[in-house]
Amino acid sequence: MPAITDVRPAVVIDDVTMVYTVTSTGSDAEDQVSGPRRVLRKALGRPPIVNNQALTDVRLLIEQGEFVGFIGRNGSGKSTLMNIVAGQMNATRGRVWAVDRPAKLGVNVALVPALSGDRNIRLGCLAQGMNPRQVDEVFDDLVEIAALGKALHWPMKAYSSGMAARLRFAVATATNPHVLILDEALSTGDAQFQARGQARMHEIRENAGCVLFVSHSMSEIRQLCTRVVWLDDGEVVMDGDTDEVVDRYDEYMKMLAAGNLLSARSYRDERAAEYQPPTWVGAHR
Ligand SMILES: Nc1ncnc2c1ncn2[C@@H]1O[C@H](COP(=O)(O)OP(=O)(O)OP(=O)(O)O)[C@@H](O)[C@H]1O
Repeated sequence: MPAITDVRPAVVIDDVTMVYTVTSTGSDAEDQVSGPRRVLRKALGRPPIVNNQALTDVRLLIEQGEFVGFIGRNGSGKSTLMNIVAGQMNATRGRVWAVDRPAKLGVNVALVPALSGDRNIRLGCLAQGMNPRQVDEVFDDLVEIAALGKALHWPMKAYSSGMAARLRFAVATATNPHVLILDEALSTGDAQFQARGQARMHEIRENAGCVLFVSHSMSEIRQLCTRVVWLDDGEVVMDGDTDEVVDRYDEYMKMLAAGNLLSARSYRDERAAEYQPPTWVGAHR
């Protein structure tokens, strides 16, 4: 493992743990609220509040120029981690540092449904701190990335979900963000958009940025990512070479699909036992 002084960190995820609290109507649910509040909730017939641990001590170092894929079953914690890195929610424990404010598709800029695509491109760029001259410089490129044809001049509310996704993608990448987070971002687009989107993401990475990319499409992950993190049950199971991690994950998913739950569990646990998190002086843990 390289020492932190040898690398150019873009994002440091320092032992992030996330515990959600949810109300549960399960008959065996034990209220995890304590003291008078618990008594009061019971008296009022309120359902128990239970903890749901979505991430456990996730520690990752992502360098500039990396294109990191995040894979894992439904509910493994991928979106929670992306939301924490994007600053959309606070971790229960642990910290995240990033060289620049991460841009998460669809979050940093609120587009206006009543406005046309071209107006939204301008507005979205201004909202991200660009000045009108900078917007003019990138406008044509963004129109090309969004590839909306005549719909560019229609109100956004008339767009299909794929068309809206293209527009959001174009606007989110306008500022050449240093840290770009894409959570299932290409999945609603067609093949043409996926190709343009992929080319744009490569450009961002080449400009010393990094991309954090969540997808259930293993072909997309294999095609795009320089490194892959496999999350399961909120923990990192593997982190490394794309093909190696995806091969192991595929194997695991095949075992689950075949109903070999015990073999799948021990296969996953063996991988997790082999995994070594990065270390640095002053780590949170
Ligand atoms: N707002 C929330 N409140 C309570 N629990 C939540 C909330 N959001 C997510 N969770 C829980 O956190 C865990 C991780 O969910 P998350 O959405 O991060 O997984 P994911 O890997 O992105 O899943 P998917 O592949 O289905 O998108 C799950 O157990 C989920 O139920």
